[in-house]
Amino acid sequence: MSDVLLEVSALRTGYGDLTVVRDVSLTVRSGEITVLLGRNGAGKTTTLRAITGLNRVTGGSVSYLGAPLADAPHKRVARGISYVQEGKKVFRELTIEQNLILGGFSRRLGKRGLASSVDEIYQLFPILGSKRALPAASMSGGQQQMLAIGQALMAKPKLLILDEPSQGLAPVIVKEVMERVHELKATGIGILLVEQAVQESVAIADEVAVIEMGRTTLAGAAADVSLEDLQRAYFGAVA
Ligand SMILES: Nc1ncnc2c1ncn2[C@@H]1O[C@H](COP(=O)(O)OP(=O)(O)OP(=O)(O)O)[C@@H](O)[C@H]1O
Repeated sequence: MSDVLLEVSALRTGYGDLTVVRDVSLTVRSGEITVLLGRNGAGKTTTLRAITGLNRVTGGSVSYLGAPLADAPHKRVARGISYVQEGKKVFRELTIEQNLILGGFSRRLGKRGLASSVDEIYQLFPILGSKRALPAASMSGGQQQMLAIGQALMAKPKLLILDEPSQGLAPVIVKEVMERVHELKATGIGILLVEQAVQESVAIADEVAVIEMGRTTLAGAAADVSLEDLQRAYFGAVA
């Protein structure tokens, strides 16, 4: 089994005095995808915000590479945690290539290093290479989502966190985005994917976690999770 990158255990977090996540546990391993599912308002984004340091952990633990995470958010990026937030917008007036270069900013690369990193992204997402000189606004929603992911990959993450990359996309495009995310496994990074597209995301997952009202109601290997298990975790007991 691959190395554990991220271990969230009995996490408690929220906004100020308001606790919205009470008991969430999940694991992400290198070269694997963990999908975090749950209904609207279940606490998925809040969980991601605690992992990335945007919300305070008030109970439980978040460990990365075997040690508790305590760095400021920007230092977590430097340590290999990249986060593509929900509804993440790219810089629409800038070209695709300019958007990618901005994503590499935290690595302080020289011109050559930047160029070779950008080329790596073009190999992963050829559509971005073929449109490199065009403004990001000229691309479709699915392509802009791939650009947002490409931008995050420019920071050379070990752990890539994606919050609902399929949001607002047509079903056929959702499938394509999921295929591209699946292909990223081959690079060896671990991916934590929050999704509403249950079937499409579970199809590419190694691990699945479901949260309901701030608590994990199901966690385990995707291969062992049935549709009935998912329904039970989402909605309580099924008839
Ligand atoms: N800034 C905030 N201040 C106070 N409460 C918040 C804030 N952001 C979210 N919440 C509340 O926290 C709870 C969990 O929200 P969260 O965004 O984590 O859910 P989610 O599972 O990601 O849902 P969605 O799929 O709709 O994005 C909700 O009840 C929400 O209203």
